[in-house]
Amino acid sequence: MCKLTIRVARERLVAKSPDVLTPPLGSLAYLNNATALSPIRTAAMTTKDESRLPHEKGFHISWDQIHRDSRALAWRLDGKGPDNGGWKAIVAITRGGMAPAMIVARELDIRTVDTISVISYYSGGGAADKRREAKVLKSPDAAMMGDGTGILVIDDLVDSGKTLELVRAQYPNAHFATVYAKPEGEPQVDTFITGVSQDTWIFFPWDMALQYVEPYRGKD
Ligand SMILES: O=P(O)(O)OC[C@H]1O[C@H](OP(=O)(O)OP(=O)(O)O)[C@H](O)[C@@H]1O
Ligand SMILES: O=c1[nH]c(=O)c2nc[nH]c2[nH]1
Ligand SMILES: [Mg+2]
Repeated sequence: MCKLTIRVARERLVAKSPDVLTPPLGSLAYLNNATALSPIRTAAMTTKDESRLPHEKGFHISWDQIHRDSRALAWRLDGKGPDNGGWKAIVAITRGGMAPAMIVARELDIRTVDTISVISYYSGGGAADKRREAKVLKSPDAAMMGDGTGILVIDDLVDSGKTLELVRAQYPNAHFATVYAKPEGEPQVDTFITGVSQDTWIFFPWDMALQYVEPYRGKD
């Protein structure tokens, strides 16, 4: 019964996948169901948790996908800087922002690339009291940054928004761009490519490896 439900959902999603995989520029493709978009099942997806369907567990991004989505971000930002459309520099939020920032820098021919190193963690007492906190470990060049005017700050995703909130407080005039965005963090981001539902975990290619998976219908 459960298996049938999942199969029907998969078939419907596969049929939808071309628009979802390549959302038109300017559109938001809210991805509530991501399994059908991914050829890889991670360890997280192979653990038995009968209370959740596989598609609720993660949105798996391949290198090809992050490359295409980062290029789409670059094209969206092209000509939008304050200096006759140009940007002064790119600042990547480490570590996840580094790959998208490199791709955007290459697409837009921006040669000055710096980093801001941010570490985020959970603080607070019991489970109900946990808050996401973020701390800057290393700042970009202060003279270049100023108040952020002309600076493109890039990260892979915004989730709670804590990371961008911290960086934005220091460089209020910078432009904040991410490849993916969850609704809670959207107010912190100026430009993003793909919206992802809040309960979806995004798995990036640098955190994954190809591995064997059992056939969908199980082993003989
Ligand atoms: O909107 P938030 O809730 O702050 O979450 C988004 C941040 O979380 C991840 O980074 P993480 O802190 O895991 O570190 P990493 O980039 O070094 O992997 C991601 O790369 C974003 O920077
Ligand atoms: O790899 C990640 N995927 C996510 O969805 C996420 N949210 C916060 N931090 C994250 N890291
Ligand atoms: Mg990060």
